[in-house]
Amino acid sequence: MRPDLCLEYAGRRYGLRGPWVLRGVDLTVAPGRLVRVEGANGTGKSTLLRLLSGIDAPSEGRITGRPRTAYVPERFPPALPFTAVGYLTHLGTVHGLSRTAAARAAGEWLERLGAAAYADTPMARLSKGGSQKAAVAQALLAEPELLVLDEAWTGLDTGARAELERAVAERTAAGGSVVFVDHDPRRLAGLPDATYAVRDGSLVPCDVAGPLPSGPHVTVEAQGPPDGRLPDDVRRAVTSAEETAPGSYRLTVPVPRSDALLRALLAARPPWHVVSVAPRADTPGSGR
Ligand SMILES: Nc1ncnc2c1ncn2[C@@H]1O[C@H](COP(=O)(O)OP(=O)(O)OP(=O)(O)O)[C@@H](O)[C@H]1O
Repeated sequence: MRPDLCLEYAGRRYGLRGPWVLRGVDLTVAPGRLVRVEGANGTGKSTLLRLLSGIDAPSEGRITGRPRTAYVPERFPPALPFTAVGYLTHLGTVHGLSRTAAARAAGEWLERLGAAAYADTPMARLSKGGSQKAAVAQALLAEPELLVLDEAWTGLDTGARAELERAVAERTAAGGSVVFVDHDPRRLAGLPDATYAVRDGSLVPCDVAGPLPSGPHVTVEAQGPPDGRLPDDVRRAVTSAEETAPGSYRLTVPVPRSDALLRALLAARPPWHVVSVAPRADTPGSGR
């Protein structure tokens, strides 16, 4: 079976001394999963999708389990020296289809997206919407194991938007994974298996099921690298995190989550040192 695609402590900055756009991002995308990524403008959503799609590499951390991937970028280069069908056929062969199969798939996707009429139009002369349909078709025609969509619905007409939603459902039903960013919060509403927000360089889950457990808590003192950020899965598990010195944190976690927290600290790259674990002062029976 195809392995999960995993980002492990992935970080990206542009230029050797540029600010970190993303840092310490841990993310697993399993086959068949639909994942939504949200975030304000400029927070790093496209940066994350470029890492997921494999067209960019992390500045630190690593990515494992690369599936056969197709990507609809936020900005599609329109001035390509092909007709729409010629371009798609060429891309299909790049994705491993025979020329005949690629031409057939190109025609089918142009038809489905309502673009058959401009199959023979040079790419450079396509309208913005027509160009976006070509961008979507190139990603769908070889039935990728991972489909990465960066604002792919933008510029499409109503029919093509619905067709892309259907295509997403078809991919996940066939065991493919889909990761998408879209500015419309209603896009595929209720369908994603997971939703994350990019915030302050981290990836934060938006759909943690239910409130944090109440009841007894423990306090964990942990020490990471001096410029270390708390790993995302640690941030996810805790009720509060207080930085007491550079790289030193006092973490409060409900008892049922404490094992997961300790595992996450020890599995972090580089690993964090667990200095102490104690019942929280106000936890009954703590004697403090
Ligand atoms: N190739 C690049 N070179 C330098 N800086 C870049 C590059 N690509 C992105 N950035 C910077 O990284 C930050 C995140 O950009 P990114 O496009 O990933 O954000 P985004 O959340 O997708 O934004 P938007 O919602 O506006 O599309 C921005 O500050 C941007 O200027």
